[in-house]
Amino acid sequence: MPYTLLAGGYRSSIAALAFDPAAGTLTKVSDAHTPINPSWLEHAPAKNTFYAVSEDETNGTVFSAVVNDDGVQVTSERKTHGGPCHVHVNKDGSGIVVANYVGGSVLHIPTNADGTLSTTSESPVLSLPFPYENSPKPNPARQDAPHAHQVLEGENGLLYVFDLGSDRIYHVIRQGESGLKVVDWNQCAPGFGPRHGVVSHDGKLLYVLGELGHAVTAFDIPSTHDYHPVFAPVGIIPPSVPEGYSGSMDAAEITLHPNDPRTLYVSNRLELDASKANPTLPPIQERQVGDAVAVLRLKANGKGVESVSFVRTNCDTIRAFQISADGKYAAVAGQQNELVEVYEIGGDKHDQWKLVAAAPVDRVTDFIWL
Ligand SMILES: O=C1O[C@H](COP(=O)(O)O)[C@@H](O)[C@H](O)[C@H]1O
Repeated sequence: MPYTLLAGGYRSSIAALAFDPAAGTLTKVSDAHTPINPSWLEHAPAKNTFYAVSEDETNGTVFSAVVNDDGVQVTSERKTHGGPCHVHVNKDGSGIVVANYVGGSVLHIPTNADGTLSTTSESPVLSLPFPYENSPKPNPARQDAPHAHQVLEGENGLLYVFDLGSDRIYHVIRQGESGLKVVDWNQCAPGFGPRHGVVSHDGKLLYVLGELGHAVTAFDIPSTHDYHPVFAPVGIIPPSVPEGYSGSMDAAEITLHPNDPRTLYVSNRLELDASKANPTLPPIQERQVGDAVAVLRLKANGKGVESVSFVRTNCDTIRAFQISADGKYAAVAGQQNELVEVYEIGGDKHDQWKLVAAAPVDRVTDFIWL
Protein backbone atom coordinates (compact mmCIF):
# COMPACT_ATOMS: atom_id res chain seq x y z
CA MET A 1 0.00 0.00 0.00
CA PRO A 2 1.46 3.44 -0.90
CA TYR A 3 2.15 5.93 1.88
CA THR A 4 2.08 9.74 1.75
CA LEU A 5 4.62 11.92 3.53
CA LEU A 6 4.50 15.68 3.95
CA ALA A 7 7.90 17.39 4.13
CA GLY A 8 8.41 20.92 5.46
CA GLY A 9 11.58 22.85 6.14
CA TYR A 10 13.60 25.96 5.48
CA ARG A 11 11.76 26.52 2.22
CA SER A 12 8.56 28.29 1.19
CA SER A 13 6.46 25.23 0.41
CA ILE A 14 5.44 21.84 1.76
CA ALA A 15 6.08 18.84 -0.47
CA ALA A 16 3.79 15.80 -0.61
CA LEU A 17 5.78 12.63 -1.32
CA ALA A 18 4.33 9.28 -2.38
CA PHE A 19 6.25 6.27 -1.07
CA ASP A 20 5.47 2.98 -2.80
CA PRO A 21 7.18 0.12 -0.90
CA ALA A 22 6.42 -2.46 -3.60
CA ALA A 23 8.05 -0.39 -6.34
CA GLY A 24 10.75 1.08 -4.06
CA THR A 25 9.96 4.60 -5.20
CA LEU A 26 9.61 7.96 -3.48
CA THR A 27 8.03 10.58 -5.72
CA LYS A 28 7.24 14.25 -5.19
CA VAL A 29 3.58 14.66 -6.17
CA SER A 30 3.09 18.31 -5.21
CA ASP A 31 5.01 21.17 -3.62
CA ALA A 32 2.54 23.85 -2.58
CA HIS A 33 3.42 27.37 -1.52
CA THR A 34 3.03 28.14 2.21
CA PRO A 35 4.20 30.80 4.66
CA ILE A 36 8.02 30.90 4.79
CA ASN A 37 10.04 28.18 6.61
CA PRO A 38 7.33 25.65 7.52
CA SER A 39 9.91 23.88 9.67
CA TRP A 40 7.70 21.80 12.03
CA LEU A 41 4.46 19.96 11.18
CA GLU A 42 1.95 18.20 13.46
CA HIS A 43 -1.22 16.22 12.70
CA ALA A 44 -4.58 17.76 13.63
CA PRO A 45 -7.44 15.56 14.87
CA ALA A 46 -9.36 16.14 11.60
CA LYS A 47 -8.29 13.86 8.73
CA ASN A 48 -5.84 15.37 6.23
CA THR A 49 -5.51 18.51 8.40
CA PHE A 50 -2.30 19.63 10.07
CA TYR A 51 -0.55 22.57 11.73
CA ALA A 52 2.89 24.00 10.99
CA VAL A 53 5.07 26.79 12.32
CA SER A 54 6.44 29.41 9.96
CA GLU A 55 9.88 29.94 11.48
CA ASP A 56 11.06 33.53 11.49
CA GLU A 57 13.11 34.99 14.33
CA THR A 58 10.95 38.10 14.74
CA ASN A 59 7.69 37.57 12.84
CA GLY A 60 6.92 33.90 13.31
CA THR A 61 3.48 32.47 12.67
CA VAL A 62 1.62 29.19 13.01
CA PHE A 63 -0.84 28.01 10.40
CA SER A 64 -3.41 25.29 9.77
CA ALA A 65 -3.60 23.52 6.42
CA VAL A 66 -5.39 20.72 4.62
CA VAL A 67 -3.92 18.33 2.09
CA ASN A 68 -5.76 16.82 -0.87
CA ASP A 69 -4.90 15.61 -4.38
CA ASP A 70 -3.89 19.15 -5.40
CA GLY A 71 -1.43 19.43 -2.50
CA VAL A 72 -1.41 21.57 0.63
CA GLN A 73 -3.77 24.52 1.15
CA VAL A 74 -3.32 26.92 4.06
CA THR A 75 -6.61 27.57 5.89
CA SER A 76 -5.66 29.98 8.71
CA GLU A 77 -2.60 31.68 10.20
CA ARG A 78 -1.73 33.46 13.49
CA LYS A 79 1.29 35.28 14.87
CA THR A 80 3.22 33.48 17.63
CA HIS A 81 4.83 36.60 19.18
CA GLY A 82 8.30 35.09 18.93
CA GLY A 83 10.44 32.87 16.71
CA PRO A 84 8.64 29.49 16.73
CA CYS A 85 10.22 26.08 16.18
CA HIS A 86 7.54 23.61 17.36
CA VAL A 87 3.77 23.26 17.57
CA HIS A 88 1.91 20.80 19.80
CA VAL A 89 -1.71 19.72 19.23
CA ASN A 90 -3.68 19.25 22.47
CA LYS A 91 -4.84 15.64 22.95
CA ASP A 92 -8.37 16.87 23.71
CA GLY A 93 -8.55 18.65 20.34
CA SER A 94 -9.14 22.04 21.95
CA GLY A 95 -6.18 23.91 20.50
CA ILE A 96 -2.46 24.11 19.90
CA VAL A 97 0.55 25.24 21.91
CA VAL A 98 3.51 26.86 20.12
CA ALA A 99 7.12 26.85 21.41
CA ASN A 100 9.00 30.04 20.55
CA TYR A 101 12.73 29.28 20.45
CA VAL A 102 13.49 32.97 19.93
CA GLY A 103 11.78 34.72 22.83
CA GLY A 104 11.74 31.63 25.05
CA SER A 105 7.98 31.48 25.37
CA VAL A 106 4.89 29.37 24.78
CA LEU A 107 1.46 30.38 23.56
CA HIS A 108 -1.89 28.56 23.43
CA ILE A 109 -4.32 29.17 20.56
CA PRO A 110 -7.75 27.48 20.56
CA THR A 111 -8.90 25.79 17.37
CA ASN A 112 -12.31 25.76 15.68
CA ALA A 113 -14.31 22.61 14.87
CA ASP A 114 -12.99 22.63 11.29
CA GLY A 115 -9.38 22.68 12.53
CA THR A 116 -8.71 26.34 11.74
CA LEU A 117 -7.08 28.55 14.37
CA SER A 118 -9.34 30.83 16.41
CA THR A 119 -9.08 34.42 15.29
CA THR A 120 -10.52 35.82 18.49
CA SER A 121 -8.78 34.02 21.33
CA GLU A 122 -5.26 33.13 22.50
CA SER A 123 -3.46 32.89 25.83
CA PRO A 124 -1.16 35.62 27.06
CA VAL A 125 2.40 34.73 25.96
CA LEU A 126 4.02 32.74 28.77
CA SER A 127 7.69 33.80 28.99
CA LEU A 128 9.75 31.04 30.58
CA PRO A 129 11.83 31.80 33.69
CA PHE A 130 15.60 32.04 33.11
CA PRO A 131 17.65 30.63 36.02
CA TYR A 132 20.97 31.63 34.40
CA GLU A 133 19.98 35.32 34.16
CA ASN A 134 22.51 36.48 36.77
CA SER A 135 24.95 33.60 36.71
CA PRO A 136 27.53 32.15 34.27
CA LYS A 137 25.85 30.34 31.37
CA PRO A 138 27.14 26.75 30.93
CA ASN A 139 27.11 27.22 27.13
CA PRO A 140 27.19 31.00 26.58
CA ALA A 141 26.75 30.76 22.80
CA ARG A 142 23.53 28.74 23.01
CA GLN A 143 22.24 29.45 26.53
CA ASP A 144 22.07 33.24 26.43
CA ALA A 145 18.31 33.16 27.17
CA PRO A 146 15.45 30.67 27.52
CA HIS A 147 14.86 28.76 24.28
CA ALA A 148 11.65 26.70 24.21
CA HIS A 149 12.22 23.85 21.74
CA GLN A 150 9.31 21.44 22.11
CA VAL A 151 5.96 21.04 23.85
CA LEU A 152 5.00 17.47 24.75
CA GLU A 153 1.78 16.44 26.52
CA GLY A 154 1.68 13.91 29.34
CA GLU A 155 -1.37 12.77 31.30
CA ASN A 156 -4.26 15.04 32.40
CA GLY A 157 -3.20 17.82 30.04
CA LEU A 158 0.21 18.41 31.70
CA LEU A 159 2.58 19.99 29.19
CA TYR A 160 6.35 19.43 29.20
CA VAL A 161 8.20 22.41 27.69
CA PHE A 162 11.81 21.58 26.78
CA ASP A 163 13.97 24.67 27.34
CA LEU A 164 17.40 24.32 25.73
CA GLY A 165 18.56 27.65 27.22
CA SER A 166 17.67 26.88 30.83
CA ASP A 167 18.56 23.16 31.04
CA ARG A 168 15.02 22.57 32.28
CA ILE A 169 11.86 20.81 31.21
CA TYR A 170 9.12 23.04 32.52
CA HIS A 171 5.82 21.52 33.66
CA VAL A 172 3.05 23.77 32.37
CA ILE A 173 -0.68 23.56 32.99
CA ARG A 174 -3.55 25.18 31.14
CA GLN A 175 -5.76 27.50 33.14
CA GLY A 176 -9.26 28.47 32.09
CA GLU A 177 -9.94 28.50 28.36
CA SER A 178 -6.43 29.24 27.26
CA GLY A 179 -4.11 30.42 30.04
CA LEU A 180 -0.74 28.73 30.71
CA LYS A 181 1.22 28.51 33.97
CA VAL A 182 4.57 26.96 35.01
CA VAL A 183 4.01 24.70 38.02
CA ASP A 184 7.34 22.81 38.29
CA TRP A 185 10.24 21.50 36.22
CA ASN A 186 12.82 18.75 35.76
CA GLN A 187 16.40 19.91 36.08
CA CYS A 188 19.04 18.62 33.62
CA ALA A 189 22.80 18.86 34.08
CA PRO A 190 24.33 22.29 33.27
CA GLY A 191 24.92 22.59 29.51
CA PHE A 192 22.76 19.56 28.61
CA GLY A 193 20.43 21.70 26.46
CA PRO A 194 17.19 19.67 26.55
CA ARG A 195 15.71 19.88 23.04
CA HIS A 196 13.11 17.16 22.53
CA GLY A 197 11.67 14.26 24.52
CA VAL A 198 9.30 11.33 24.38
CA VAL A 199 7.09 9.62 26.97
CA SER A 200 7.63 5.86 27.48
CA HIS A 201 4.87 3.58 26.21
CA ASP A 202 3.70 2.88 29.78
CA GLY A 203 3.63 6.62 30.59
CA LYS A 204 6.05 6.22 33.52
CA LEU A 205 9.24 7.79 32.12
CA LEU A 206 10.17 10.92 30.22
CA TYR A 207 13.18 10.34 27.91
CA VAL A 208 15.03 13.59 27.20
CA LEU A 209 17.51 14.41 24.45
CA GLY A 210 20.18 17.01 25.23
CA GLU A 211 21.15 18.74 21.98
CA LEU A 212 24.20 20.34 23.59
CA GLY A 213 25.12 17.32 25.73
CA HIS A 214 24.75 14.88 22.79
CA ALA A 215 23.10 12.43 25.19
CA VAL A 216 19.83 10.94 26.42
CA THR A 217 18.61 10.82 30.01
CA ALA A 218 15.25 10.11 31.67
CA PHE A 219 13.03 11.30 34.50
CA ASP A 220 10.30 9.50 36.40
CA ILE A 221 6.71 10.56 35.75
CA PRO A 222 5.59 12.15 37.96
CA SER A 223 8.65 13.93 39.32
CA THR A 224 9.53 17.42 40.48
CA HIS A 225 12.59 19.68 40.47
CA ASP A 226 13.92 17.71 43.48
CA TYR A 227 14.26 14.52 41.44
CA HIS A 228 17.44 13.33 39.78
CA PRO A 229 17.42 11.60 36.39
CA VAL A 230 16.77 7.84 36.60
CA PHE A 231 19.95 7.20 34.60
CA ALA A 232 23.05 9.27 33.86
CA PRO A 233 23.24 10.74 30.34
CA VAL A 234 24.11 8.15 27.65
CA GLY A 235 26.05 9.54 24.66
CA ILE A 236 24.73 9.30 21.10
CA ILE A 237 27.80 10.42 19.09
CA PRO A 238 28.97 7.67 16.67
CA PRO A 239 32.45 6.14 17.11
CA SER A 240 33.47 7.62 13.73
CA VAL A 241 33.72 11.03 15.46
CA PRO A 242 37.02 11.22 17.36
CA GLU A 243 37.20 12.62 20.88
CA GLY A 244 37.12 16.41 20.94
CA TYR A 245 34.95 16.98 17.86
CA SER A 246 31.56 16.45 19.42
CA GLY A 247 31.09 20.08 20.53
CA SER A 248 30.27 21.16 16.99
CA MET A 249 27.60 18.50 16.51
CA ASP A 250 23.96 19.02 17.44
CA ALA A 251 21.64 16.14 18.30
CA ALA A 252 18.15 16.80 16.95
CA GLU A 253 15.31 14.29 17.08
CA ILE A 254 14.29 11.49 19.46
CA THR A 255 11.51 8.95 19.05
CA LEU A 256 10.48 5.53 20.34
CA HIS A 257 9.62 2.71 17.98
CA PRO A 258 5.78 2.66 18.01
CA ASN A 259 5.63 -1.14 18.54
CA ASP A 260 8.67 -1.61 20.77
CA PRO A 261 8.94 0.20 24.12
CA ARG A 262 12.66 -0.63 24.32
CA THR A 263 13.98 0.90 21.08
CA LEU A 264 14.76 4.60 21.10
CA TYR A 265 16.14 6.43 18.04
CA VAL A 266 18.11 9.71 18.13
CA SER A 267 19.50 11.69 15.20
CA ASN A 268 22.91 13.33 14.94
CA ARG A 269 23.75 16.41 12.87
CA LEU A 270 26.86 18.02 11.40
CA GLU A 271 29.31 15.09 11.45
CA LEU A 272 30.31 15.96 7.86
CA ASP A 273 31.28 19.48 8.99
CA ALA A 274 33.20 18.34 12.08
CA SER A 275 36.70 18.85 10.57
CA LYS A 276 35.81 22.32 9.24
CA ALA A 277 34.25 23.33 12.55
CA ASN A 278 37.33 22.26 14.54
CA PRO A 279 40.26 23.70 12.56
CA THR A 280 42.72 23.32 15.45
CA LEU A 281 42.21 19.55 15.57
CA PRO A 282 43.77 17.17 13.04
CA PRO A 283 41.30 16.66 10.15
CA ILE A 284 39.18 13.51 10.35
CA GLN A 285 40.58 11.14 7.73
CA GLU A 286 37.62 8.82 7.24
CA ARG A 287 34.89 10.98 5.71
CA GLN A 288 31.37 9.64 6.16
CA VAL A 289 28.61 9.80 3.53
CA GLY A 290 25.99 11.16 5.91
CA ASP A 291 24.97 11.53 9.54
CA ALA A 292 24.12 8.60 11.80
CA VAL A 293 20.98 7.73 13.76
CA ALA A 294 21.75 6.23 17.18
CA VAL A 295 19.65 3.23 18.24
CA LEU A 296 19.42 2.91 22.04
CA ARG A 297 18.27 -0.46 23.35
CA LEU A 298 16.59 0.19 26.69
CA LYS A 299 16.57 -2.15 29.68
CA ALA A 300 13.37 -4.12 30.20
CA ASN A 301 12.14 -1.65 32.86
CA GLY A 302 13.13 1.30 30.64
CA LYS A 303 15.34 2.75 33.38
CA GLY A 304 18.68 2.34 31.63
CA VAL A 305 20.34 1.69 28.28
CA GLU A 306 21.65 -1.80 27.41
CA SER A 307 23.43 -0.92 24.17
CA VAL A 308 23.89 1.83 21.59
CA SER A 309 24.30 1.05 17.88
CA PHE A 310 24.22 3.27 14.82
CA VAL A 311 22.52 3.40 11.42
CA ARG A 312 24.58 5.27 8.83
CA THR A 313 22.51 7.29 6.35
CA ASN A 314 23.38 9.38 3.29
CA CYS A 315 21.69 12.44 4.81
CA ASP A 316 23.77 15.44 5.86
CA THR A 317 22.27 17.05 9.01
CA ILE A 318 19.32 14.97 10.14
CA ARG A 319 16.99 17.44 11.82
CA ALA A 320 14.04 15.42 10.56
CA PHE A 321 13.24 11.77 10.90
CA GLN A 322 9.86 10.19 11.59
CA ILE A 323 8.75 6.56 11.88
CA SER A 324 5.54 5.49 10.09
CA ALA A 325 2.65 4.71 12.45
CA ASP A 326 2.87 0.97 11.65
CA GLY A 327 6.56 0.99 12.65
CA LYS A 328 7.73 -0.38 9.30
CA TYR A 329 9.55 2.62 7.81
CA ALA A 330 11.73 5.57 8.85
CA ALA A 331 11.75 8.74 6.75
CA VAL A 332 15.03 10.65 7.14
CA ALA A 333 16.04 14.02 5.65
CA GLY A 334 19.39 15.66 5.05
CA GLN A 335 18.76 19.34 5.66
CA GLN A 336 22.08 20.26 3.99
CA ASN A 337 22.26 17.84 1.07
CA GLU A 338 18.69 18.03 -0.22
CA LEU A 339 17.94 14.36 0.25
CA VAL A 340 15.04 12.38 1.69
CA GLU A 341 15.51 8.65 2.30
CA VAL A 342 13.11 5.94 3.44
CA TYR A 343 14.47 2.97 5.38
CA GLU A 344 12.68 -0.31 6.07
CA ILE A 345 13.04 -1.14 9.78
CA GLY A 346 14.00 -4.75 10.53
CA GLY A 347 15.63 -6.95 13.15
CA ASP A 348 14.05 -8.21 16.37
CA LYS A 349 15.30 -5.06 18.13
CA HIS A 350 14.30 -2.78 15.23
CA ASP A 351 17.92 -1.75 14.82
CA GLN A 352 18.47 -2.95 11.23
CA TRP A 353 17.54 -0.29 8.68
CA LYS A 354 17.58 -1.00 4.94
CA LEU A 355 17.44 1.84 2.42
CA VAL A 356 14.42 1.26 0.16
CA ALA A 357 13.70 4.62 -1.54
CA ALA A 358 15.09 8.14 -1.91
CA ALA A 359 14.26 11.45 -3.59
CA PRO A 360 15.82 14.91 -3.78
CA VAL A 361 13.92 17.49 -1.70
CA ASP A 362 15.63 20.65 -0.49
CA ARG A 363 16.11 21.82 3.12
CA VAL A 364 13.67 19.44 4.84
CA THR A 365 13.50 19.77 8.64
CA ASP A 366 10.36 17.78 9.53
CA PHE A 367 7.85 15.24 8.19
CA ILE A 368 4.45 13.87 8.94
CA TRP A 369 3.26 10.50 7.66
CA LEU A 370 -0.38 10.82 6.58
O1 LIG B 1 19.34 29.57 16.52
C1 LIG B 1 18.30 29.13 16.11
O2 LIG B 1 18.00 27.83 16.33
C2 LIG B 1 16.65 27.43 16.41
C3 LIG B 1 16.63 25.91 16.39
O3 LIG B 1 17.18 25.43 15.20
P1 LIG B 1 17.47 23.89 15.08
O4 LIG B 1 17.97 23.67 13.70
O5 LIG B 1 18.49 23.55 16.13
O6 LIG B 1 16.19 23.22 15.36
C4 LIG B 1 15.84 28.02 15.33
O7 LIG B 1 14.50 27.67 15.53
C5 LIG B 1 16.01 29.53 15.36
O8 LIG B 1 15.31 30.12 14.28
C6 LIG B 1 17.44 29.93 15.25
O9 LIG B 1 17.57 31.28 15.54
